[in-house]
Amino acid sequence: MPETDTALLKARNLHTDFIQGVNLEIPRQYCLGLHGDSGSGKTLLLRALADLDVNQGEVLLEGHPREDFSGPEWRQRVALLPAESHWWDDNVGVHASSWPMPVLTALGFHEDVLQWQTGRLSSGEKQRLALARMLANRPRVLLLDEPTANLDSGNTETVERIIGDYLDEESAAALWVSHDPEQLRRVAHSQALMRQGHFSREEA
Ligand SMILES: Nc1ncnc2c1ncn2[C@@H]1O[C@H](COP(=O)(O)OP(=O)(O)OP(=O)(O)O)[C@@H](O)[C@H]1O
Repeated sequence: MPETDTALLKARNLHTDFIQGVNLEIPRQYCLGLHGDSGSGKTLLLRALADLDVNQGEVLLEGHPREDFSGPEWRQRVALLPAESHWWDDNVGVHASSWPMPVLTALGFHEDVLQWQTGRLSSGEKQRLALARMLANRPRVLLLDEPTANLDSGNTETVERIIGDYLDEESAAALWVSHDPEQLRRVAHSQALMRQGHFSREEA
């Protein structure tokens, strides 16, 4: 993809102990798929972009360097959906100040889910609720680490649709990690590969 100033997210020579000099850009309304063997560094790349691990290099959001943002501000805009979501309170509802009810409904929940105890959540319920919680913050960039790994095919289809609609409606961007080539063909505009910490774009 040609370099443009319209990229929503841009990284230059992003590196960590494991990740090797990653250059990438993702435009608005665009999903970049990311695949690669287990242990190749996909999660570590997402964590570096979210500034959750020690890393070096330049990362810009809509032309603004991440140093212009506090850590929480950056992660609200460049949001990571981890493979295993973290729930720090017994009550589901307290994990967001304003849950997007249409998203919860589309994901198959009724309003009473906000009164549920987190201890009762199945892995698939956690994964869907973590998506709703992330979208509640209206992020500009979604860093998605196997967002449907725990879901049946019906819920997988729903999640793919919700994320696609979100990218279109909010002019947002996504980096979507998946081990399922069929899924990446469905959701991603183009793909990239991680191999032993090295990132490379593939032809669209
Ligand atoms: N906190 C850590 N400390 C040391 N090594 C780590 C840490 N986190 C990850 N690693 C190692 O870095 C490498 C890349 O891990 P990463 O989780 O990014 O892989 P991945 O591509 O996401 O794999 P998978 O597809 O299995 O989720 C692995 O060898 C892993 O063991």
